[in-house]
Amino acid sequence: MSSDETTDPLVDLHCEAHTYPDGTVGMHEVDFQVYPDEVVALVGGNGAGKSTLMEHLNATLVPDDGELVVDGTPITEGNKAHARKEVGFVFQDADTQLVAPTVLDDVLFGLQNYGVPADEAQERAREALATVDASHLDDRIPHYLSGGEKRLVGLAGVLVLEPSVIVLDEPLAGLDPERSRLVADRVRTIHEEGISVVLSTHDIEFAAEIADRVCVMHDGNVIGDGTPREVFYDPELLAKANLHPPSAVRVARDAGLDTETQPVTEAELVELLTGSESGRTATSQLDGHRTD
Ligand SMILES: Nc1ncnc2c1ncn2[C@@H]1O[C@H](COP(=O)(O)OP(=O)(O)OP(=O)(O)O)[C@@H](O)[C@H]1O
Repeated sequence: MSSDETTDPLVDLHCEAHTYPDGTVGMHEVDFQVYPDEVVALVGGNGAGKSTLMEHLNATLVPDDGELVVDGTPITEGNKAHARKEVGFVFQDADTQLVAPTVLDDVLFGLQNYGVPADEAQERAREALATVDASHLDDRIPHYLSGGEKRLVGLAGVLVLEPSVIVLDEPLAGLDPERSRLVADRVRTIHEEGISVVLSTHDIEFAAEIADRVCVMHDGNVIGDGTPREVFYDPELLAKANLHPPSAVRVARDAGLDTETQPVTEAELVELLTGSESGRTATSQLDGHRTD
């Protein structure tokens, strides 16, 4: 992660407010940056403003008053295409994204728009489908795919355009465990390839595992922003947003583990309990707790 103050953000959003046509304020007083090489998880209850914020990152929505800067370029009505190219958006409802007669055509669509030669476009589209384990869907009609399949194809359609940032709205919603693992693994490889990721999720365990940085939203506002450790070991912040900490945090706290390590994932908890001298101390503390 490189979200230090000295690195220029890839995306810099300042939004005084966003008001929907019916007068609902979707978010207000939000300053949000995406830095190179980071995975940011947005968490918060229903209606907290996560989708509203994410849809501002590629200028799908624009602030009533504020500014979006992408890769140093202020985005205006005339250059939204720059935001769309640099920031790829995978919608939760993939039907809004899939428009072509077949899956392969859909993934090709963006490349053709950017004038990529046909042969190269075919190769890149097939490669993108393969990376999300969706090659077998290439001649299917997008509309008739299952929800999870649509999500994977939507992800391929964004990946193929090689954006600097990928935004995923609830990437695991509706996926079976195997597909969830596939998407989670793909998010990790996207990150390893140097693309930053912003995702929203109600799955706190997933946020703890995947994110370098967690932003907590409540009532249209970002009320907390830090490493998973900083956020998930802040009970007041979580209570304010009606969120529960990951199970590793609950176990560590309930077991009274006297540790600086502060595990946030199951793997970290297991490592703490089994892997080191302090882990062995912690294990005996946990055993003591269990027999109490
Ligand atoms: N198109 C719209 N028109 C009017 N109000 C909207 C619209 N979209 C969202 N809102 C409102 O804006 C607020 C923020 O909604 P948003 O969808 O951003 O929340 P969210 O955190 O993504 O929620 P969820 O977790 O339920 O998907 C809510 O009060 C919601 O009702």
